[in-house]
Amino acid sequence: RYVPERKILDGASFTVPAGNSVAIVGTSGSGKSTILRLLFRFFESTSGSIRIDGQDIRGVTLESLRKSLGVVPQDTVLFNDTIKHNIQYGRLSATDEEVYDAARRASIHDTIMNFPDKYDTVVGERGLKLSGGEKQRVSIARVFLKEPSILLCDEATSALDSTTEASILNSLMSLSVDRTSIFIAHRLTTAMQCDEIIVLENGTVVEQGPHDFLLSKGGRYAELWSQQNNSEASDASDVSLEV
Ligand SMILES: Nc1ncnc2c1ncn2[C@@H]1O[C@H](COP(=O)(O)OP(=O)(O)OP(=O)(O)O)[C@@H](O)[C@H]1O
Repeated sequence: RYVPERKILDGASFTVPAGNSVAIVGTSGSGKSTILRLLFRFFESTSGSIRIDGQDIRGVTLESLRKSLGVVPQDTVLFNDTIKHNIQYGRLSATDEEVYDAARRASIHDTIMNFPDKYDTVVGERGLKLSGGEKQRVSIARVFLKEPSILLCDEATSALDSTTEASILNSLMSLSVDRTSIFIAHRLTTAMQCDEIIVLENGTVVEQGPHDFLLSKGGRYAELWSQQNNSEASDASDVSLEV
């Protein structure tokens, strides 16, 4: 709880096997981001615990905890510096070649090579000169450089065109290979690619399992799935009306 009088997470308990990917889904305010904040120790839990390899995260230094975590946040923080430096921030000791390689793996290298100043392009205040999709790729490239054993991804809610979205999802999935990964998934197309999905409601895990299993169960996840598909279908019909 953030304040004593209001419970946010309530008996939520789950395990992510090493190397697996898990998606946390649920309606707005269900407590998804709170789980990430607790993992990162932005806040200490008031009860219960989080263990990595059996070790309570309160028992390790913040430095060592955060060294093992790589984060792709909803909003990437960029410095008004060159794009090269912004990627290199993932691991300051990285060589130029390593930065280019990370950028390739995040599918942003070719875009950068088309900028007039290439890797020396200054991104502007808060990355103003980059699109939303490009900023997300910068944070993916940073995590490729950092090579953490655990990946945390708070999927951006901002709308991207479907080609960019698919390509970013592709990069994220390659980032999660052989890494314990937790996705806060706003798009169920992301969730469906994970080994397991956790459905959170009012701070409690109400369903857990792989996509096909949860769909066939016909419960809360199946409901969220059909809602999202319906809203996408109606978005598409809106577009065709405008045309
Ligand atoms: N710093 C805070 N102080 C007090 N309450 C907070 C704080 N941060 C979040 N909350 C409350 O905790 C609840 C869960 O928030 P959380 O951000 O974890 O939800 P979420 O599931 O990630 O939602 P969304 O999908 O909208 O991002 C919300 O009702 C929110 O108002």
